[in-house]
Amino acid sequence: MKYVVYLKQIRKKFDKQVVLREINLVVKKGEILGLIGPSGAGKSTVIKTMLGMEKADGGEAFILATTMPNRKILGRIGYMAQSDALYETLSAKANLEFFAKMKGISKEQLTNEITHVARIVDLSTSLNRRVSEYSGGMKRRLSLAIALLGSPELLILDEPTVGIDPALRKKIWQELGILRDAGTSILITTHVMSEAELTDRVALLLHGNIIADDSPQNLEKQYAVESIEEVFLKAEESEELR
Ligand SMILES: Nc1ncnc2c1ncn2[C@@H]1O[C@H](COP(=O)(O)OP(=O)(O)OP(=O)(O)O)[C@@H](O)[C@H]1O
Repeated sequence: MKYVVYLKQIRKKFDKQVVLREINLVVKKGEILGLIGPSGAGKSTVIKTMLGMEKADGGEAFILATTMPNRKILGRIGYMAQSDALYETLSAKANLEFFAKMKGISKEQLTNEITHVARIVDLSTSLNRRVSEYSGGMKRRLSLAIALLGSPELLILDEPTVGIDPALRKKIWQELGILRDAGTSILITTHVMSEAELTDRVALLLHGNIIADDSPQNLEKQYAVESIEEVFLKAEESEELR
C-alpha cells in the first residue's frame, strides 16, 4: 500500500452524538498533513480511533500497511497526545529514558537519542529538573521530544505547539520540515491557522466529514482567498448554509 495512513469510511459516535460521520483520509510517505477544524470537531477522535484507543463504529484504518488496531506497529509511530502523559515526580531525563526503553532503544543509543531530541525542543539545559516544576509549555516540549524518540516513520502530533512561544514554534516547524524531507510522514492537528500554511496538505474537518483536502495553496485558490484562516471561515460559512 502506498499510503502510510489510510482511513476508509471511519465512523464514531459517543452515545447518541455522532462525531465522525465518514472520514476518508490518507497520509502519504514524506508529507505533513494538517488536520484542522473547530474545537470539538473531532480531530483527537480521528487520531484515537485510528490508533485503536477508541473503537470505531465502522470503517477501516490502515497504518504502515497494517490493519489497525495493532499494537505491534506502535513502536514505529511517534504519538503526542493532546494532554501530556508524563511522570511528574521524575526528571525529564528519567521520563525520556523510560519511554526510550519502551520503544526498544538500546543502551548504547540512549544518550545520543536523548541529547538529540532534547536539543530539538530546547530542553537540553533543563533535563535534570523534575517535570512537576516544568511550565505547561515545557511539558508540551517534553511530550514532543518523547514522540520523536527512535526516529519513528510516522509522527502523530495532537496540538503540539500549544503553549509554545513563537520562536521555538518556528524552530519546531523547521525540524518537522527536516524530518519530512528525510521521509517521515507527519499528521498534525492545530488550531493555529498560520501553522496550517506550513503543511503540505490540509484536511478540514467539519460536522463529522472532511470537507476540504488539498495543499494550502490550492485551497486558497479554490476559495479565492489569501490565507487558510479565510479558507476555514468560508468553508464553515458555506457548510452552515447547506
Ligand atoms: N470519550 C468520550 N466520551 C464522550 N464524548 C467524547 C469523548 N471524547 C470526545 N468526545 C466528544 O467528541 C467531540 C469531539 O472531541 P475531540 O476531542 O475529538 O475534538 P477536537 O476536534 O480534538 O477538539 P479540540 O480542538 O477542542 O481538542 C466533542 O464533542 C467531545 O465532547
